[in-house]
Amino acid sequence: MTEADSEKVDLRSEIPRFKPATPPAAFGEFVENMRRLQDLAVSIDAPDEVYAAAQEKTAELIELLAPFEAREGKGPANRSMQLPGRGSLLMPPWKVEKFDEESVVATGVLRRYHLGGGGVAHGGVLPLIFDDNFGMVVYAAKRPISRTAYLHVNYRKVTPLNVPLAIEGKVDRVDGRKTFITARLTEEDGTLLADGEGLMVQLLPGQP
Ligand SMILES: CCCCCCCCCCCCCCCC(=O)SCCNC(=O)CCNC(=O)[C@H](O)C(C)(C)COP(=O)(O)OP(=O)(O)OC[C@H]1O[C@@H](n2cnc3c(N)ncnc32)[C@H](O)[C@@H]1OP(=O)(O)O
Repeated sequence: MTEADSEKVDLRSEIPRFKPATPPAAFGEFVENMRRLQDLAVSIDAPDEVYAAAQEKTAELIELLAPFEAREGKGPANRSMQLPGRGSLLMPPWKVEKFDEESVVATGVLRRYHLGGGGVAHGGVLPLIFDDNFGMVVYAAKRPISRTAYLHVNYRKVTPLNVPLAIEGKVDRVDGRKTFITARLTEEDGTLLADGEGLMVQLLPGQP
């Protein structure tokens, strides 16, 4: 493998080596534009010539960006703690409001991209939010690097789009390598939408 190759995509986990990034100035707005594009891609009803024009522009964008594809942990996406969703398009654009040993709180809205059906959030988006919170709780509580062994979500009410939401997660108990975490997803007025419990298991040396 050449030195250039080592900068390319590498699917090995970066969790044990998580290093926050300071993103280039234009990165945050670029990510927000990409989020807007995601919202539009799942919601527009346009004539064929509009899709054809959009296809040409997206092909240009791909040509611009593809030469800079880098391995995990190198680019600013997913590591920019100051940006919504850490600058990762996979994550809903939520901001971390509290990150300490007591709990981790993140707030934000779900948007059109996260629609399931009937005007409310897709149920699959919620475990993503809980899992990410659990991962941060493990870090914030200074527990060893761990992976999710199980994750249980109770859907108490449908989760609305474009409404301020908050998730708060905390360590419930510790048993050797096991960290049990609980979290609650609420609306601004405290209305409970979902609660969850997860088991994070400390990785042993050599475990990916
Ligand atoms: C400034 C800094 C900011 C930092 C800011 C950080 C930001 C960064 C945020 C990142 C946020 C993303 C966080 C995502 C975290 C994932 O989502 S990780 C991806 C999803 N998870 C996976 O892929 C895990 C796949 N599974 C595995 O790798 C392995 O099964 C595990 C979980 C490591 C456990 O395997 P193992 O080491 O062989 O464990 P094993 O010896 O079988 O079990 C250990 C104990 O756990 C129990 N256990 C294991 N699995 C289970 C289960 N499913 N149910 C019940 N008990 C279980 C066992 O019974 C055993 O209990 P004891 O006998 O000790 O009492």
